[in-house]
Amino acid sequence: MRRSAAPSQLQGNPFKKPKFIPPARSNPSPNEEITKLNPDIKLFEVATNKNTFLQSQNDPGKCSLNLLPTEEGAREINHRDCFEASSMATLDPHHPVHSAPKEITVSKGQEEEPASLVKYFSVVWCKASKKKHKKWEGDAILIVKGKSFTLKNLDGKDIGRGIGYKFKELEKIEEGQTMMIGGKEIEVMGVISPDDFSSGRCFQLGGKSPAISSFSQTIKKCFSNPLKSVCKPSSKENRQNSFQNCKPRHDPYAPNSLVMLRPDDNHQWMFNKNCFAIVDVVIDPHLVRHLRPHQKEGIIFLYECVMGMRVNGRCGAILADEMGLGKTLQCISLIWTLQCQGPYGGKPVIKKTLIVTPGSLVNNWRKEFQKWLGSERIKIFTVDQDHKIEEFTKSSFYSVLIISYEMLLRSLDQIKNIKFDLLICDEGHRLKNSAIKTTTALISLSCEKRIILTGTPIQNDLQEFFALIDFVNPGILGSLSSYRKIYEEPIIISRQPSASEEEKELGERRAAELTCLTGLFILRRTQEVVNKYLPPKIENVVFCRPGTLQIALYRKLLNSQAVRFCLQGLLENSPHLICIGALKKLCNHPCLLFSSIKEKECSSTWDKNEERSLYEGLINVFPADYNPLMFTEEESGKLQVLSKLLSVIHELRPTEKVVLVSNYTQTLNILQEVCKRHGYAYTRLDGQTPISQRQQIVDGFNSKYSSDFIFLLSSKAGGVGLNLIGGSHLILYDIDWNPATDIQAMSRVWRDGQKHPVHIYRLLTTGTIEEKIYQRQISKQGLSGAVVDLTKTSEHIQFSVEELKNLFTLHESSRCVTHDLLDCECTGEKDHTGDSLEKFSVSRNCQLGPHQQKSDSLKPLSMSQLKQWKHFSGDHLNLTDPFLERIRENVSFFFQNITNQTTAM
Ligand SMILES: Nc1ncnc2c1ncn2[C@@H]1O[C@H](COP(=O)(O)OP(=O)(O)OP(=O)(O)O)[C@@H](O)[C@H]1O
Ligand SMILES: [Mg+2]
Repeated sequence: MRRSAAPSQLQGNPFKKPKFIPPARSNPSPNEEITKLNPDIKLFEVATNKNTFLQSQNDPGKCSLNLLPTEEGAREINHRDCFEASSMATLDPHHPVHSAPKEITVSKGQEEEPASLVKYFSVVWCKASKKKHKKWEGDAILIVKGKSFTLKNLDGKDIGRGIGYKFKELEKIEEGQTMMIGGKEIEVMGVISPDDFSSGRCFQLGGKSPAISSFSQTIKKCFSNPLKSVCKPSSKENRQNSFQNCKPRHDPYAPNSLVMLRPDDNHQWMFNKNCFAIVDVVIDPHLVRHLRPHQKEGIIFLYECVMGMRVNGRCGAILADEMGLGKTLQCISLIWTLQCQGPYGGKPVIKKTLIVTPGSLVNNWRKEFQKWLGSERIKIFTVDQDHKIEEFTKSSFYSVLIISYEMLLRSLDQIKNIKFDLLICDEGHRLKNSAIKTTTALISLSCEKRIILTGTPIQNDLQEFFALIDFVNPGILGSLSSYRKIYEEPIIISRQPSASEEEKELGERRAAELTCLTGLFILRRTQEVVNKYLPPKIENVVFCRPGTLQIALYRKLLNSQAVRFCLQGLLENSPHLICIGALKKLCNHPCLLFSSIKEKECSSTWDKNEERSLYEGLINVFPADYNPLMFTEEESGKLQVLSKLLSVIHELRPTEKVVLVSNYTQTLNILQEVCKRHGYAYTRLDGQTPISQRQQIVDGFNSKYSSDFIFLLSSKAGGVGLNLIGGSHLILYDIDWNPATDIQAMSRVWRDGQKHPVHIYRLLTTGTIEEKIYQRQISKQGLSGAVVDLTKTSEHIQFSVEELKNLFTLHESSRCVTHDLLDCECTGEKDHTGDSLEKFSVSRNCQLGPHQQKSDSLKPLSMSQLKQWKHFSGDHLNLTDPFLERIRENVSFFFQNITNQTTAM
């Protein structure tokens, strides 16, 4: 029988051989190695490994698949392999004797079945036939449980099942045996440990996953070529020789120098065919002196990823640090290093880099390059209306091209003709959908060193997770269909309440394995790493009393036919969204509602429109001579609070500035009008602001010479990635269903470079839909699923009639419905902080499970956390905060939390 057809037969089935778990990185870190040479020198501060991925890579038991064996490791395997293989052949009395296949007979039920015994085998299979020369059709996993068996292919799909087999025969299955089972002929290649099955590793080792296949190839290479061609420059003697030949660009022995890991023997074997001397790659000290410890760690990580030192033959990375941690600086340091240096003979690793970023950040990237490297060291080309890509193509002067995603699509053909060695996708979360044009365009670029930068957690949705992983390291998780079978399905099943213990265990193991596999090239640090460099942050949730006109209109809206029909489930076409929209407008200001009604009345579809049943009679609630242009602050509770807040900030902190955020252009118009009325200088950035002007507006505001007091920002239009550190007060005027939008906006000011304590005010109208949206943000319902995602809007939210009833209720007598829901015993008369957190379970928003749980400041606040905040009613007598003191008259309740508290406020 020919056996060469099955993939495992082509590469050697690891399960047939004694299993080898390659030692994880045994390569000494340059730190260790160089410190050994001179123990007095502390070269760089590698941060203590707080990251699970860093821990896992040091623990071969945790993740054993991804790294190349070192020379010693390889030798050890070779030796052990030969020894064990030969001992098996000669000494093992159970060593299989090949015999003709026999069909296992179906039992008649007379044998006892021990239910708990499950065995796993790696097998090759083919359809049953009488032909002499058979060809194995594929690898498979045979799972035998009592009298039944399942045969799964390496994509995790069931390809055979049987029940009622003679237990004794199934029990006797052993390596080398061939047999007929469920109409298929199989040969048992080896036994799989339950651990390898539950982790999913056996599917990869079968030979399908490219990551692993290249791994096994490497092992084979190591066996057949015991590193003959590898130069040995990492020995002390050789290193000294190589230094004579080729010196590192910066002194690796200088104090505080940041030195990259030297390539190990396998890396050299693969990438240093010419046997160049090994040269230390040292980060430019000019940059190092600015770097925070987490940034140094990040640069080491990025370097190792793109050099293919972490995962064999894979050069992708995802840097998912929370917002504001300086992902830009880490990338700039990497580009500058790779462009000037390399470990082999000092030869630069890259020539050209492509940075793709949202349009509003193109100039920010240019500025950051200039800020950290000046304008002489590196030549940057940014594509815009005046600077066409042809200029970059024609000139060899520039090494970095910065382009927006939109422009990339337009100039894809030209870009494809340029050889880029490094691709960086900023705010790369948008590539989570592999079907969209941007993703397919970027995938089509041949560059294999790919980095995704994102501030958003990426494990919330397992399919999106796959898309991002597959973009940076194509094929590493196999095909989408096998990924689904092996990881996604078991993980999702295990999270369902009905999951059996077995399913739960399997799901957890698969999740752990997936984390381990991908954790080698994903790095995420939370805001906490920079908190200590930042000034205090005082966050306030302010519940504003609605104005009289607002209450009257709110009641009328809730009594409208449209709302009643919604609650009876009688209307089609999601009219609840129109009702919600009207209530939200009313909360911002009644004049917005007035304008909407007038506009709709004039439209030709008014008669057929559902809005008619919502707005009917509403206009009569407004004063007869109501003019929306002459709106007053008293008509809106929030606007009154805002106006007082601006005035007290202006008075008490005349040199500080305010970022004022709304999600609606019309609301921004009102806020702009308020600025004008009070004579506050302002600047504005919304969806209509041309991309070319955005950075200029941001720079103007951040400049200490600017006279602007207020930055009006539409968070959805331009919030992502902006640095607005010129402002130290941020007011969120309205609330979005998606907590991510609000969190994004809030992160604009409390970030590196901020000099003043930061005050954040979230304004909510008491008892209204705004409180309900807030509650949804912080409740389990809001937290579950992938909420921290800017693409999720209210249209994606499904409401039950019960939920709609709750949404469409006005709580007129409560000072704070949210506080009522917290089950807190205080009456709001005094400062109060709630019970300990343990009483409440904090929701998980990561599909990969609890081992992924880290404190994540991007996670929306939970109810239990909110209860921990200081809270008090507006009537509370001794308010120590002078800003809150000024607005208390219009406020029914406050929640306040201070991070990094010092004495100064
Ligand atoms: N080591 C540092 N020292 C001082 N300022 C720094 C340092 N690192 C970064 N910054 C500044 O911090 C700000 C935030 O950095 P950056 O824009 O790179 O954050 P980010 O991680 O990309 O965040 P986002 O996810 O919001 O885009 C920038 O103004 C940057 O210049
Ligand atoms: Mg950024």
